[in-house]
Amino acid sequence: MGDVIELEKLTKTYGTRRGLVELDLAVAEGEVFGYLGPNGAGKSTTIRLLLDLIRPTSGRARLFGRDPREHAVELHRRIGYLAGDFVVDPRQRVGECLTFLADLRGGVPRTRIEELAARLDLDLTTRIRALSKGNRQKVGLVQAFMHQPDLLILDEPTSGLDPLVQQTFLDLVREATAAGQTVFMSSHIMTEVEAVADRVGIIREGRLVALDTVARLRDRARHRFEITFTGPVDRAALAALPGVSDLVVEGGTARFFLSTDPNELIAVLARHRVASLQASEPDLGELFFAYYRDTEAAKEASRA
Ligand SMILES: Nc1ncnc2c1ncn2[C@@H]1O[C@H](COP(=O)(O)OP(=O)(O)OP(=O)(O)O)[C@@H](O)[C@H]1O
Repeated sequence: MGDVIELEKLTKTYGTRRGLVELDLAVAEGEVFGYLGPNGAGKSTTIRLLLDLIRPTSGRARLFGRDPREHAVELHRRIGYLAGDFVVDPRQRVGECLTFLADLRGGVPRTRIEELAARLDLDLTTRIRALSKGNRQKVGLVQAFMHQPDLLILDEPTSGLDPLVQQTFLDLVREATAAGQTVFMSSHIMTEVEAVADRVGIIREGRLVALDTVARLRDRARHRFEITFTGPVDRAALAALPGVSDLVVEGGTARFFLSTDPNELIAVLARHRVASLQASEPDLGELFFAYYRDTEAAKEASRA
């Protein structure tokens, strides 16, 4: 299988402001690629460059081996795109709007639109202007998925959706990949990306700072624990555990990070009575931190 997206030193500056700096990236056919980064990192800039909505300052992008500028019409037929700021005519009814967009793409069976709308709990008879932000986002999702494009490019697809609808969205992504479609989705929420993505790229200040499988990135991250004991905290035993850092004990509660598997922690806990235990998944900030810590440590080691 070839690469559907190939980016080489793709760079965009807005006047003197950096948008994207020398991005090298390849996304394979059938892959779900999660593109993560905080606000202003350069996610939308990358996506707009892919679609030829803006032009690169230097470097190049290829979609299906083709230049997005020269082959825009042909490429756009093969792409389902959800913009971060999806806007449609507010006077139209949802059904009219979707049929109009479907016709632009050479037609989509009415049953496909109805099925997607039903799954997302979207009323086709409502006028766009009367929709909440979340329901507008659903219109954006239906129009991106409805023609079963080879490549889905989704900019913050779950923004404004409630958790139930987010799950439906993830199902749609899984079905798309089962059908051989490729998905490139941006997000600033790690959990939704890790649920479906094969690989994740993390972008910060216009630069790709991490690129790996979800499993390997998560292994690098530290998990945060908060454990309340019914008796006194065995601080020494916790501090001696491999992978424990930033241990803070307050009353009967211990808070710390763990960067290894929890087996030895569980062995310590088994010797005490635990009133409550919370283990949180590493958030994006944690992941950045873990990544930088490792790369800095690797650089130090290679210097030594
Ligand atoms: N049209 C523009 N003119 C000037 N600067 C811009 C323009 N568009 C984006 N930028 C700048 O480029 C940088 C990257 O912005 P971009 O919108 O790509 O980030 P993002 O990762 O999509 O963030 P968000 O999650 O907030 O949408 C930011 O510093 C932003 O201010």
